Amino acid sequence: MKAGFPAARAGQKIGLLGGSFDPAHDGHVHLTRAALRSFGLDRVWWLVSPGNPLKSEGPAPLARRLRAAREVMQHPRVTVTDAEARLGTRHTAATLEALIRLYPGVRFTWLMGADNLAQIHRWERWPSIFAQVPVGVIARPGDPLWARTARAARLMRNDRLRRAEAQLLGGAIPPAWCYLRGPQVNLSSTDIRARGDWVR
Ligand SMILES: Nc1ncnc2c1ncn2[C@@H]1O[C@H](COP(=O)(O)OP(=O)(O)OP(=O)(O)O)[C@@H](O)[C@H]1O
Ligand SMILES: O=C(O)c1ccc[n+]([C@@H]2O[C@H](COP(=O)([O-])O)[C@@H](O)[C@H]2O)c1
Repeated sequence: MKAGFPAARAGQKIGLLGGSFDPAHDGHVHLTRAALRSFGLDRVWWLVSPGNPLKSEGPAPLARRLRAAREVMQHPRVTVTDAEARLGTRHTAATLEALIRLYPGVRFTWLMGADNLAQIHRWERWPSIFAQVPVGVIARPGDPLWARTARAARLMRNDRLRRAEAQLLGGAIPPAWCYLRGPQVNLSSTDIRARGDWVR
């Protein structure tokens, strides 16, 4: 494996949680634990983003966000990585292409909160994301209709796994996605910054 990239074996099922993590919080931890429990994954990698291409304001320096994320997320099956900065990609479709090339035989699943399902149709080449990997979505406080009204959810409705099939997601052939409701954690980086607990 290239220096600086996490190790993985062919056949492993790895969930990818991309995010600004500006800063990381227990909502991210909650999503990660729920995904490990529910989607048939061996591991989760947190992809700490160099910067969300849709956010106009830049985040805190990457090294600081990585450090804070590693403090918040301590779990033997989770790795926090700056792989996206190393790959030189910012758009998820391109990141997935690069990771799939770099890790032949590894089964990646894209993970996100329900707020991002509602927006993903604005991401660059978003259908390519669903074509490349399964997608696991975890509920988040906010609009309870996110999953039903999201444009991507409507367009991809035939590829949605039912709750009872969630454990199959990590090994599914794309396109396949699954939305899990359940206990939710009402935390966001925006709120933490607004309280002054994290200054960029
Ligand atoms: N409380 C939460 N519950 C479920 N998913 C979450 C939660 N917080 C963040 N996520 C998900 O984690 C991923 C990374 O989120 P991000 O780092 O942008 O955190 P955020 O709290 O949404 O930040 P911001 O408020 O700055 O937009 C996204 O897919 C987001 O939907
Ligand atoms: O590919 C895109 O166009 C795109 C647009 C917006 C967000 N993303 C990715 O979505 C993930 C969540 O972003 P954020 O800022 O909400 O944490 C992160 O990995 C971003 O790179 C990707």
